[in-house]
Amino acid sequence: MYLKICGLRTAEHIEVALASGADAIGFVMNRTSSRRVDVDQARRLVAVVAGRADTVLVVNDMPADEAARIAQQVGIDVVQLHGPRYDAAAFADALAIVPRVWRATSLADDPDLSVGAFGEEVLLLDAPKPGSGETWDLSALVERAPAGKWLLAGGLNPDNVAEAIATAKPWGVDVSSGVESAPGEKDSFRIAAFAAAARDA
Ligand SMILES: O=C(O)c1ccccc1N[C@@H]1O[C@H](COP(=O)(O)O)[C@@H](O)[C@H]1O
Repeated sequence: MYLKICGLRTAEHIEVALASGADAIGFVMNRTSSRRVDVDQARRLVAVVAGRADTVLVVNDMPADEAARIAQQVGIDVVQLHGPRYDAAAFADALAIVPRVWRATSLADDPDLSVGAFGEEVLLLDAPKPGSGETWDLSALVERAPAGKWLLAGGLNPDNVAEAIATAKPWGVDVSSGVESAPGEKDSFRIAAFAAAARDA
């Protein structure tokens, strides 16, 4: 089970996530997010990860080529383009600059669940409100889960991740709100508990 912990803003929490077995560390640059980091913070945090996991730049409100250029400058491995504003042309723009782009969408926004439809390496299925911690109905995935590399996200937490994995059978999981004590405040114990629950599922 591939594990992404998203919205990290401190070296301490990155170390906890890595020690817990995280495969990817996400940095959010969405302007309105409580987890937002700027370019300089992202550069410092990427240095903390130091190649021990994939680093992912999450954006939903900046042009795809701008996000890709930032990722390139900062040394982030993956650009996660989040939401319906990013069409096939936007993915092509990003892929012209960086080799690894992930497509994050929701069932409400985008019924195309084929991984790679826009050239993405990984498809991420999220709740309609990204980063909100709100759960969504996974039962639709029982019949039509994507094949291949896809991540389940949206409202996951240490208490529900095992059941979510059993229902949706994703390639990996992604969490942000569910490992926080308050919006934007990561919690080391919840990170470790989430990782253990996902691993044991
Ligand atoms: O975390 C955010 O603030 C955010 C903002 C804009 C787009 C995506 C965002 N986060 C993504 O949301 C899911 C996690 O959601 P949850 O908080 O666990 O319910 C994950 O894909 C993040 O990359």
